[in-house]
Amino acid sequence: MSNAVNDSVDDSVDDGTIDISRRRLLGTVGAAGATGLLIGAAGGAGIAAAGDGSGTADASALTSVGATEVMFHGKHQAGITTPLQARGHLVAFDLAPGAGRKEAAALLRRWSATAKAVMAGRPSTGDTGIALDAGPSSLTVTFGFGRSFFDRTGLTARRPQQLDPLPAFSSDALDPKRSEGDLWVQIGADDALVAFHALRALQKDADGAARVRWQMNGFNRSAGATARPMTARNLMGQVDGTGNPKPTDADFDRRIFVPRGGQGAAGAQEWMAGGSYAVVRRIRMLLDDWEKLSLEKQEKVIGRRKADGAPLTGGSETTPLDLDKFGPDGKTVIPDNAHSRISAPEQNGGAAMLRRPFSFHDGIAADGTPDAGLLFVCWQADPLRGFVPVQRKLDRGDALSPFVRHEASGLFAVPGGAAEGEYVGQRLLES
Ligand SMILES: C=CC1=C(C)c2cc3[nH]c(cc4nc(cc5[nH]c(cc1n2)c(C)c5CCC(=O)O)C(CCC(=O)O)=C4C)c(C)c3C=C
Ligand SMILES: [Fe+2]
Repeated sequence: MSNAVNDSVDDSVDDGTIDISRRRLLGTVGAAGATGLLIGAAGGAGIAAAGDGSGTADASALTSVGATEVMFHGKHQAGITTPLQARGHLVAFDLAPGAGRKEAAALLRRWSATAKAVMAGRPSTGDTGIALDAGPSSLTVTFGFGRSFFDRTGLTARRPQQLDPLPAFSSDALDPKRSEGDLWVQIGADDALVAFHALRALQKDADGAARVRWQMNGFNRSAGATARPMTARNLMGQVDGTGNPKPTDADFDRRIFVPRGGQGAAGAQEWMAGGSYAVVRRIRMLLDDWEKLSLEKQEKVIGRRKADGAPLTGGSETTPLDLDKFGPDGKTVIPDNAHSRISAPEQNGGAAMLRRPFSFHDGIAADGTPDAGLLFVCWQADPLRGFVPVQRKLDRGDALSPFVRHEASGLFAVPGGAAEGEYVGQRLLES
């Protein structure tokens, strides 16, 4: 059994598969719920078992997790609007000394062939056998170019202005060795062995052409862990992803993907049409401090209830925030420095981004506290109209700031999806 999911919703016909992919988009539906919906629409019987709250997973539900396949080819690369997966690897590579445009093109060609094979559940060249027995498991592989790539390959003139360095923020504590990089690969899958298998295959492909600069490993909730589809939770216990732009929003594409032709923004490049910009931040959570706060104070930091993500001004998770509501104490119910208020698009001239993070936990740090937090990945057509204005504002007075630390950062140009017979980045590297 194979459930095909195509990320290129724009070009698609209105068949069941595409309808599923639209409803399965991240943000309101985490990995667990996503699978239930997919089975429900495509396979029928599985949904009852996955969603009856009994906690008993039947064989069809388990099989469907492995069987879900995300298409490699499409208008956009996979892994941007794909529902959150349970396991993720973020890896940056630097080109090897002496490697230039020719070697980079050959590498992207190899990487694309490997990504296409493993995303379909097929073996890669020189396969290691790690993913034997497993299906595609919603595996996605997404490739991006960092600012330094363009100088290394003689392509400086083709570098989009959107890759200009992010401004420094006062709360940054960035480690340059774990930041940026010539190339970036995001791997996500609902099975840890499938994700690791893809990682090994891509690392082997890179041999001689590029070296790993940094690697970060993350996770989200596993498919089937919750009784019904739910927005993800982060390691602070908050429902995280509610305010994400929805693909059904009229301006979703304009906000998230670079348009074809007449791109408006200065310095934009045609080879980026259908692409997006990824801002990656390793954000450590100061969990010992956070967990000392009362529930009431934690909720005021975000402006939403912890249990269900509903705004403090009432309603359910999807009820809009009432930013003008005052309490009996004469103060706004959603505090002026609440994270949800400060990051809301209406407070930032409409600036919006699609947040698609993984949690991380790398053990206990030297100071004895958990080295855990959020591998924050957000997607936008232009970082200057997404991440930058919002982070500027958060940097000036977010109630969450005392409980988080930005430790690494990367900005990557992620080109559009490859057409059949093409490799990712070909329009940059061969024209
Ligand atoms: C610059 C962008 C953002 C960073 C960095 C960031 C870090 C961060 N956020 C949470 C937890 C939550 N964020 C929530 C909402 C939210 N956050 C951002 C942006 C950044 N967050 C935006 C644009 C929004 C949506 C605002 C809106 O449209 O209303 C929420 C509330 C639920 C939700 O909407 O997702 C939580 C919870 C953490 C823990 C964190 C760093 C570790
Ligand atoms: Fe946030």
